[in-house]
Amino acid sequence: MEVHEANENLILPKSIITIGAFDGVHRGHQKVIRETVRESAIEGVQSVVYTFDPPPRAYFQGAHILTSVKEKIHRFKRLGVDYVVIAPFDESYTKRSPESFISELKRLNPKSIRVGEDFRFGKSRKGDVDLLKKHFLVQPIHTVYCTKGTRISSTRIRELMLEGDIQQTEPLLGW
Ligand SMILES: Cc1cc2nc3c(=O)[nH]c(=O)nc-3n(C[C@H](O)[C@H](O)[C@H](O)COP(=O)(O)O)c2cc1C
Ligand SMILES: Nc1ncnc2c1ncn2[C@@H]1O[C@H](COP(=O)(O)OP(=O)(O)OP(=O)(O)O)[C@@H](O)[C@H]1O
Repeated sequence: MEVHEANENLILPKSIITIGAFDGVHRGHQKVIRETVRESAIEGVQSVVYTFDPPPRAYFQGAHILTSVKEKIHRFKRLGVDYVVIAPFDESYTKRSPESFISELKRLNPKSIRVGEDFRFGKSRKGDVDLLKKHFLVQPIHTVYCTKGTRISSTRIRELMLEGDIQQTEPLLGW
């Protein structure tokens, strides 16, 4: 697996990409990444995880970070990912428009992009799956819920940790 910083401007001839903070690499994330890796194997192209450091919620809301970049990279590798692109999430990065981000993705020549149905990107979260679909083939991944019926999310896991309910976080994290 290769790890690149976003500002290295990696170019790939073809790829399948997934995008997100992936803090915790929980069961929802694992499904998104496994689907990306599975599809890339079928298509015979490289799989790419495009991620952010720090996670946007840590940057904007001071959220507690569940997994370090090093740990995330380790988990991506175990899931069989070919390339990881890490964008340093700082003030200038957050000001980039959705269109600027889309131009960057075009360098990776995605055959398809796999994200959750609610994925947002770009300044003030203006970009969504419908905008991505105007430029790429996007195949949204259905939401993964826990047995209690709530959507598995890094936010939910952080809340459970704050409540001291470590036992309940385990089935959501899946590791
Ligand atoms: C270029 C770019 C700019 C962004 N700017 C903002 C922003 O201004 N405000 C915000 O809350 N999130 C911003 N984000 C973060 C997204 O809302 C979102 O958290 C990110 O794309 C990761 O997706 P995920 O939260 O589903 O993992 C930006 C993301 C990108 C790629
Ligand atoms: N439960 C889930 N089911 C399916 N896809 C998911 C799930 N959780 C996250 N994803 C997708 O995984 C990618 C990374 O998501 P992200 O890092 O925002 O996770 P999150 O758990 O929603 O985080 P947070 O709670 O901090 O917003 C995005 O494409 C998102 O749509």
